[in-house]
Amino acid sequence: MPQPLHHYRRFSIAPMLEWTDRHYRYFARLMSSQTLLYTEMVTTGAILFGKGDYLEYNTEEHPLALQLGGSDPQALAQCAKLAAERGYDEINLNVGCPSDRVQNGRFGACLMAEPQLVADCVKAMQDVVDIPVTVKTRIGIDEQDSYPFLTDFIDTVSATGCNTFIIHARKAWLNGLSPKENREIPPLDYPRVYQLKQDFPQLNISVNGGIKSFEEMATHLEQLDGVMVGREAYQNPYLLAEVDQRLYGIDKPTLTRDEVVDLMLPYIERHLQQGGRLNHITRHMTGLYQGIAGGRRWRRYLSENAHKADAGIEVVLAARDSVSSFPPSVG
Ligand SMILES: Cc1cc2nc3c(=O)[nH]c(=O)nc-3n(C[C@H](O)[C@H](O)[C@H](O)COP(=O)(O)O)c2cc1C
Repeated sequence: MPQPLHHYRRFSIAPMLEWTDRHYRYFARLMSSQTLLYTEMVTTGAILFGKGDYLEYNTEEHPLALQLGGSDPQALAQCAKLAAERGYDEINLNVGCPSDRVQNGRFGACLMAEPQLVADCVKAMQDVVDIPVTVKTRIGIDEQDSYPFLTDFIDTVSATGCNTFIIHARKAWLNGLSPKENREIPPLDYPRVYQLKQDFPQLNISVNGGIKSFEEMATHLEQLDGVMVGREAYQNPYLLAEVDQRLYGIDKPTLTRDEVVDLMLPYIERHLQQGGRLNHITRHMTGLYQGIAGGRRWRRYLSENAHKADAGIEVVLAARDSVSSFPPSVG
């Protein structure tokens, strides 16, 4: 990682459960060397008491942040220490996820109502690691959606020395909306995030929520330090092939979609040799040809064939061939 971590915050990919696993992150990293990647949220319970290795990643993924879910300062500190020892570049605390499961465990967005507890959690982690501890949050929860509510939260948490916040620019309704609805229904309020940066100019602030195009990113970056993109980076991953050039000013050729597939093949082969299933990886690649003629054939071929027990890289190559096969499909 030749630059300080803040350099890479200009563009980050949001933590997304089931989506931003290590296979997706490897795939994303092939297209962009600069993007800051986030893991899926991992709970302290999973790390401390779970059976698998929840901190596993590929070394190619750096710079890489681990997102933790939890609200017990000691458990979070223990996990942060383990993660730092494993080489993660940042620990991020989830104060934005509204799911019921998460509320019962008292973490995620409901913690916005307890800024001192969040500060205690951040402090406990900072005390045991040298890497940055950051917070991803919303602009409010339920009826607590005033600007002073948000600034009180930021004031209290930043008093620990935490200087990096990622703000999903909509509030969360903790009851009544599903997590999916909570990513769509509460309106986006970007000016509120801009205001926050003006009032806390010393903090590094990234905005998240609903960002799709480079034009939108450029507008946000006029006011803020970074943009975090979630669904668009997953559903239309080829956008990542231009991030280094357009957002970091790096002069390099843009990979073609076919080249991205080529670069994935050795990784896929390794995974298969280790007994892994093809679709564990290809499920993250189905959006690669989105928006071009034949893109649907790629998606369909993979979803019909990659789950089969003996599916190998020939499936990926055939799916790629189908993109350019004739007669041209409508898309
Ligand atoms: C499938 C999925 C899983 C998500 N999981 C997490 C998570 O683990 N932690 C988190 O902080 N946010 C999670 N989110 C929310 C995203 O990080 C992001 O805040 C949200 O999708 C808004 O950004 P976008 O409009 O660019 O997608 C998830 C979103 C999706 C679509």
